[in-house]
Amino acid sequence: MSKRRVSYYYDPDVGSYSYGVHHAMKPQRMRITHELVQAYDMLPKMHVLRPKRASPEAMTRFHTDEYINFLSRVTPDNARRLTYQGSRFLVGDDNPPFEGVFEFSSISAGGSIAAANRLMEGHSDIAINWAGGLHHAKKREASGFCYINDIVLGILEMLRYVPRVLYIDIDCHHGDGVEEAFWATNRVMTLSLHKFGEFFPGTGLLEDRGRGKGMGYAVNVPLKDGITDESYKSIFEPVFDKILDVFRPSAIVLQCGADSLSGDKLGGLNLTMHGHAHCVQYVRSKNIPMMLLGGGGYTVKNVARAWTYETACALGIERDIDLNLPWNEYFEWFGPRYRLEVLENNLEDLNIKDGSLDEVREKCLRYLSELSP
Ligand SMILES: CN1CC(C(=O)N[C@@H](CCCCCC(O)(O)c2ccon2)c2nc(-c3ccccc3F)c[nH]2)C1
Ligand SMILES: [Ca+2]
Ligand SMILES: [Zn+2]
Repeated sequence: MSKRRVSYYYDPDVGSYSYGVHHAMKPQRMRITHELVQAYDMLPKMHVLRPKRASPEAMTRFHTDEYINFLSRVTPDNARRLTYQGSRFLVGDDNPPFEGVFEFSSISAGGSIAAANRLMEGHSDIAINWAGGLHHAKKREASGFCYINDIVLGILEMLRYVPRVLYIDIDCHHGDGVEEAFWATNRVMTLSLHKFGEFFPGTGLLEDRGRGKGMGYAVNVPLKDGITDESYKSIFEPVFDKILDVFRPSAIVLQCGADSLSGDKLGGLNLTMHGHAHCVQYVRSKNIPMMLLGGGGYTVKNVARAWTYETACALGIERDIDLNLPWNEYFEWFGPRYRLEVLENNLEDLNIKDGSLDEVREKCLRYLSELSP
């Protein structure tokens, strides 16, 4: 694995925010990942940077002034009034007005914006922000645990330097906020693989391809429960290769949502740590400036395992690291085997059973062939 210059963005405050004890999203994931990355002695191998928090002005590069003004002022106490009784900005119990929600969002967005600049100014080949990847956030409201769309803000920053950016989303949910933001442009291609059918957010049909000049520049790969490493690879690689052929991106943003791992609390797919990380390895092998972001992931110990291993993949040292976990502050979380692994379960791969995977692959490749390189 040839070497790459890696920058790693982390703010030690990020793990202290809480969505609430009953909520599926645990910001502590970023802190546990950082402890494990540190325990594996990876920090000295990277540029470790604490990102400047994104300002309200920076956020309004994508979001509306009204929404940012709201988010910078909302607290648990004034939320009912400021959201017009829960009808605007924060709808449903997915997006609680938790203490520090604006600071948390500014740390996440600050990391992705800084990562974009670091890559585009040529100081690094790969830039990592595990606090980023919040792909559901919309222009004027929060959605799916996401309040500020750090991904859109990072890509907008990249578009100041390069003509074309490819966005790839391996979170088990559809990357709807990013797709929507770039729906009508051919300067950003969005590729999302996601569980589809009776599943949040319900968008991301194979036939949804974009609008106007953006027609064909949104690629959606709908999946069913139980997809394995082998099945996932058999659609990820050919579709990604075809995209490189016809789109020739100058930079790539890879959202590494870890809820596509087997055993995830919300997921339902069946990727092992190696299957999930293969996407990072495969994209990295193309030697195009790459931003790695976090995202979903609700079996917290496995999120930390996957993002730690993927940090090693970014460095090109995954072959050398000991799969017996080193002592770390959260060691007892990783029992009973205390291993750097996420194993597959015996879920049936419904994508193979009915031949739908082959059909989805063929249609995606045919759609992409219609784009003139
Ligand atoms: C009215 N409809 C019902 C609502 C709904 O089904 N929301 C999804 C939201 C799932 C969000 C997934 C977020 C993500 O993993 O994609 C992510 C998060 C950050 O980056 N990516 C959902 N919420 C939960 C949930 C919410 C609170 C507590 C426990 C839960 F399981 C599960 N699934 C909407
Ligand atoms: Ca996805
Ligand atoms: Zn998700």
